[in-house]
Amino acid sequence: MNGEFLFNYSNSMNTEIGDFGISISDIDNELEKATSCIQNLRDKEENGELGFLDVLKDNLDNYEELKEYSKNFENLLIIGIGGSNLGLRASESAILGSLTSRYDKPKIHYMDNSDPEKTNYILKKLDLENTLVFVISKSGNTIETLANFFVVRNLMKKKNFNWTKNIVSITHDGELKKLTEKEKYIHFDVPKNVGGRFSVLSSVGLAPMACAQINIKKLTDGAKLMEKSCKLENIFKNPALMNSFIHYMMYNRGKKVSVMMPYIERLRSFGMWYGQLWAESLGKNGFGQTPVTAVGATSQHSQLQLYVDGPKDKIVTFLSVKKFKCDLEIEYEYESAFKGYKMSEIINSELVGTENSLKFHNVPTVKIVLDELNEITLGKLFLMYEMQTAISGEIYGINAFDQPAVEHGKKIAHEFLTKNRSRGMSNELHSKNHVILSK
Ligand SMILES: O=P(O)(O)OC[C@H]1O[C@](O)(CO)[C@@H](O)[C@@H]1O
Repeated sequence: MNGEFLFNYSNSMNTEIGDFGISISDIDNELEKATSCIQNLRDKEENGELGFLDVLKDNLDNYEELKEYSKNFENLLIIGIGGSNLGLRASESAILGSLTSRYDKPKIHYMDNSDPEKTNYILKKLDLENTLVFVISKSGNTIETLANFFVVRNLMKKKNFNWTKNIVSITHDGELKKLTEKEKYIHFDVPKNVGGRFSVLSSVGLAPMACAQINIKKLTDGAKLMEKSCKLENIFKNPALMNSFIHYMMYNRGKKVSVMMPYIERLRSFGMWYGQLWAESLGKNGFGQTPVTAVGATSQHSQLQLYVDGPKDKIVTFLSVKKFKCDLEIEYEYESAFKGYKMSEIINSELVGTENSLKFHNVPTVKIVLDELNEITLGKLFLMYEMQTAISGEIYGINAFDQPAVEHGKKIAHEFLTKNRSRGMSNELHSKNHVILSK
């Protein structure tokens, strides 16, 4: 079913990159710890703490009616931020961001940021009567999401149509849950034990994906196949376990930055999803590996100099495919070094070049090669990284499922907003500690 998935970690081993690489005996020394991580996660799953695995048992028929209903609309508008946005976005660009014209309808628009210009720009393009609005927030209280939604809701209310029928609310709690019940929107719950960044395979991702014509059955089938491998105690057979230990051992060797560098444009947004997962789950108690997103070959022409010859603080992950959905041959009437090659050969050779150059400069890399990028392999990728993150939480002894430090800034912003309402926000923003350079 074109779902082959190869994980290659040889360029993180000392046989390839010299002394600071990982040796087989380094891995052997971690075997006991690896086994206990898997056992701890098994206990957590039994205690209902791993909601991102529980959702794989959900009945996908729940989304059929909505999928049919959505065919009445030209547009999907997705209002949500962080985990309530990034997984869907990664899926849309991975599956639909293809070069085919298979999916002309519906058009998908995203409102995540609370930037008035961006919201206004999207609103100008949309006929709201012809738009199915997804408002997605697990907490139901996220300020950016509510702000965007209230603007949209108000505009809909002013038009003379049955506007509440255009709203799908995906939430568990808070203001949004109350409003959902009051105004009787179509509603899907977000299970309490599924955090935003782990929610792509729950209603948060699957409901809008089904409407966007993404094959959610294949996506979850891919995830289920990967789940089996990622529960194995044998580190050499479990890619999530191996990758989490490689990143842990490299962190202890000073690799404080994890670069995600797909060599396929359709996975560019996947890097953003991974960025939230890795940063928000593991950035705690002074620990944390900073995720950086790049894309090959484009970033070779902006970032690669630093990766190769800058501080030796990075581990790079490559994602690539054996088969692109289409290919183009380079025809040229004059002599040229790359005449007659296909574009896929060029991008894949560039990957070989980057990989080997990094190896030569003792920069560790790992590589995941997909047979092709489709729903099955995407589902595998999502699940592997979710498991890798959960395992890493076990390795470091931290809770990978909360984000207390993010809440702190939200509280200050809320206080600032309410305190300054009467005084005029812009005066406060431009006062005391700001220097006006020119007028
Ligand atoms: O789905 P919600 O509750 O609106 O949260 C959105 C995002 O905000 C955070 O809570 C904090 O940034 C993320 O963990 C989450 O994905």
